[in-house]
Amino acid sequence: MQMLIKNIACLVNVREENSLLRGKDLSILPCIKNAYLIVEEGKIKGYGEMEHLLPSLTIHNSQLTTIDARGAYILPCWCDSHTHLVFAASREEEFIDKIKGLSYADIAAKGGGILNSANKLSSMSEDALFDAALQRLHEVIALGTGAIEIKSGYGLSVEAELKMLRVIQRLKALDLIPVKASFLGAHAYPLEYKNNHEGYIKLIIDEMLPNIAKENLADFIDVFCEQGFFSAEETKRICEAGMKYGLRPKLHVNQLSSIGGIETAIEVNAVSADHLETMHEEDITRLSKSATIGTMLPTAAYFLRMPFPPARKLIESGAAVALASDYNPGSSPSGNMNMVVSMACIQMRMLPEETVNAATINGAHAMQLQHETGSITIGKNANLIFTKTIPSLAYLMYSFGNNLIDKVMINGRFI
Ligand SMILES: N=CN[C@@H](CCC(=O)O)C(=O)O
Ligand SMILES: [Zn+2]
Repeated sequence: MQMLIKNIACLVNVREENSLLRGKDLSILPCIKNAYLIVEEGKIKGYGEMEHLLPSLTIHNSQLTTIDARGAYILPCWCDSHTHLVFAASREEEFIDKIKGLSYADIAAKGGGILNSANKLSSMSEDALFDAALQRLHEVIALGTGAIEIKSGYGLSVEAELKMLRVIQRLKALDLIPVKASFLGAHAYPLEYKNNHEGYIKLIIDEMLPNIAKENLADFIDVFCEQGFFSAEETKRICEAGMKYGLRPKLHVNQLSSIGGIETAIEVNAVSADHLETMHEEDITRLSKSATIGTMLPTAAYFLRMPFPPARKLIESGAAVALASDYNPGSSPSGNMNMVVSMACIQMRMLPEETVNAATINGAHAMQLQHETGSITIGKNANLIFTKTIPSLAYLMYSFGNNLIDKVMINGRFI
């Protein structure tokens, strides 16, 4: 079955190849104005300018469904490469604590934060977790997310980490959108290992990882490399153990402090180094010269009232950057990528074109999904955002918080 989508005001991010974008290239967003798009079996089959649409395609073709986009912009769906979508409960009590002046580190020190989420998750059944996560997944798809990475890390025991990863595997198996799983056992030290860090690292390496590998539950390994959490050396050891099972690192670094996370990410050839709120000049230079993608999470910086990542400096030094939501109950209780791109323009001075590239093709790279999704490219999945009538691409980011999505198409079908 073929579908012709005609009268597209602007077809955004049309590419013949899938290169990772860095530096100046991030501002180049190839678009076709007044375009058509052909979708077949859920995949992009062709595109072009309306004036070049061959009449032979439409005449006497009973297999063809025609959709009039009526002047909508069409973008590839957002590729959200950093989320903690599986969690047991919200944490608005900590939100109030933060309003009253406690910091993220203060809350963690008094047993809140990640340990609070782990506590809530331990008593929740796999089915209940799955149902809650599936609802969130449907919600973010309706907001235009067409591929997603999801982390474990609120388990912090063999049993609970496996439970989280099995939930992610079940979400993946539904085939709604591409899903990648990251094992984040090293998210925090559980209370019983407070004075025995070595014991917890051993548990990760000797028990969690072999079980995860046996059931093929993860694609990436993640570590929260941060003061009071995992040191750069510990991060390296855990990554190397994961790499033995074929898991490539994707790391939390430089959120609250700069303790060697960037060097470690580069050393272990991490797909991405994520957060980057606290970056020294040498961190920026190192990351920019490396193959590791710098993934920035503006809604987390906003929610925690932290400095935003130095997007301009990174881009101007030639870095490959991505944008993601960090959807989680503690630092970004929103998976709305439309808000992420707006905030990146408003607070991080990224150009609208740069934010689209960072949140689509580069986000796909940050999940190693660049051959499947992230641009309007023949053979990629037809996961598409149809906008309401907008005067320009920049209007999407400018008109922050307003819902400018008319429809979302996943694998060639409107949801
Ligand atoms: N910073 C570490 N992990 C999450 C937050 C986890 C939480 O607070 O529950 C993040 O990416 O922001
Ligand atoms: Zn995170």
